[in-house]
Amino acid sequence: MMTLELNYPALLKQNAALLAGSWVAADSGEYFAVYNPATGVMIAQVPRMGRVETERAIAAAAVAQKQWRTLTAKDRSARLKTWFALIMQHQEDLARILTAEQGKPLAEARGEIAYGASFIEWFAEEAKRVYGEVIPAPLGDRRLLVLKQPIGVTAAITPWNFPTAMITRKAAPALAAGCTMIVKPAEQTPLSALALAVLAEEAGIPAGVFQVITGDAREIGAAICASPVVTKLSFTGSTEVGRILMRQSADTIKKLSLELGGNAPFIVFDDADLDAAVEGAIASKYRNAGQTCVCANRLFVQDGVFDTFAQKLADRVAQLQVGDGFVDGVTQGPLIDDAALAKVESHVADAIAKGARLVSGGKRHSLGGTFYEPTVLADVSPDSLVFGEETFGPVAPLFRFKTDDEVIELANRTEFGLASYFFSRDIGRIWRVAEALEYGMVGVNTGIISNEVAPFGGVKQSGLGREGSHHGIDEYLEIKYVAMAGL
Ligand SMILES: NC(=O)C1=CN([C@@H]2O[C@H](COP(=O)(O)OP(=O)(O)OC[C@H]3O[C@@H](n4cnc5c(N)ncnc54)[C@H](OP(=O)(O)O)[C@@H]3O)[C@@H](O)[C@H]2O)C=CC1
Ligand SMILES: O=C(O)CCCC(=O)O
Repeated sequence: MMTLELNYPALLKQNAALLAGSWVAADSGEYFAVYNPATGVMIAQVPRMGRVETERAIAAAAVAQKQWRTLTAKDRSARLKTWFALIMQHQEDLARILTAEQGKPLAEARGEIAYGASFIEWFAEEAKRVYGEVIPAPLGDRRLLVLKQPIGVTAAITPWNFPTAMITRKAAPALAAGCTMIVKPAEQTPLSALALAVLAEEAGIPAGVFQVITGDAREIGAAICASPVVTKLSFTGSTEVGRILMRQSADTIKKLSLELGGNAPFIVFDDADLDAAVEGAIASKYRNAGQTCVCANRLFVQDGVFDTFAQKLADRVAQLQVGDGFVDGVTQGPLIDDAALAKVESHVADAIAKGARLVSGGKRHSLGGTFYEPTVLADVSPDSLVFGEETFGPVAPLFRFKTDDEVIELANRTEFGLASYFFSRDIGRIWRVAEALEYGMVGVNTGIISNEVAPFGGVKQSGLGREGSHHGIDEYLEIKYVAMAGL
């Protein structure tokens, strides 16, 4: 069992989840263990809950929402601001919990806590700006109004790659709008979610407004989807599970936000600043060991600069430090589990079998476990698995291209449409390419695009809806049109 040194040990919740304002075990008394992916050592146990507990949480959320929605926006905003302040006060402990269960380097974990908290601060401010409309009426005795009201009881199902930020990005707009939310975190990373719940309680967020349920994903997901009381579900994770949840939500016509897989193109044109492009590629590709849905998945490099870029990238990749995220100087942690490792290995083997050249890495790291060497592959064929599927690992496959039209066609040749990136210094090309890419987000001369003030989301089969920005709160609001006559 791992001993996690914390300044505030109460943040590490063991054996209990937060339902209806009480920290409780599963009805069955069953638990499951959470492990440190860097060492395989157990950190804690959490309850294995299922359908019955989910139904209880939904009932509590419905009761709580009746009160929560009647608070003034200013009051909800104040409590969210307190939650934000508590998260930042405990940033170091929260980062340590995050690194322990997820594996990312501690510096990245600290960054995720600040990033996650920023959504709470932002939506605390937006809570006060949910404006309606008065529409000029077509008849003189009419007054036409638009009200925006909270959608009601909402739920979130979240992944392991951002155990904190993917929760706050959903819960903050929900609570700001006057909704309640039940969160089901990934089984690998429930401890960060439970720590957020501890601080939500301390911030004065009432019982039933923010609940965290741990346990059986299928049972909990099915109970959420089947419930007519839950009017909105927000999910971040694989496209495959997104499809299941969308199907299961059909019977109750639930409003959905889906943030699913990506297959990000990262294009380096021959007029690019190559050093900036290399730094962008490092940030986008190797962040979180390549385990983000916005990671560059396919790097397209123009013929004239291909070999120089490949060499510069390999030199920079050689500086990455692989290891336990708690060790100073480490920049790449382990992959989340054996299945993730197997996927990375299969993508690399397939690319090489189809003619790719190994520039660096290409195998498991000597540290063992699920550590994998940061890898660069050159002259990868578009027939390779890496072209069609996200690798979710530290592998940069470089594809050679000649013309703008060719690379735009290659970049758009996927059912996904989340993030995309390109590097160029030609203003005409920048506009043309930014407009031609079929993606929800485009980074121009940068590998990092995420922040709380911008709308994050995808087109095509990468999902539905937007998170963050002033658009993010609309996902949790219903529009009500009021027509007044006889005035
Ligand atoms: N868009 C993104 O940010 C992410 C994309 N992915 C992609 O998905 C691949 C697989 O990762 P994986 O962790 O399996 O992602 P999943 O989509 O399986 O997991 C995401 C969340 O969905 C839950 N879940 C899984 N199955 C169901 C279900 N039938 N009903 C309701 N909830 C469910 C999981 O719970 P539990 O953990 O308890 O099973 C978890 O909370 C990755 O390799 C990557 O390509 C993964 C994570 C994030
Ligand atoms: O991988 C994801 O699910 C997206 C989170 C990363 C980000 O917000 O940049």
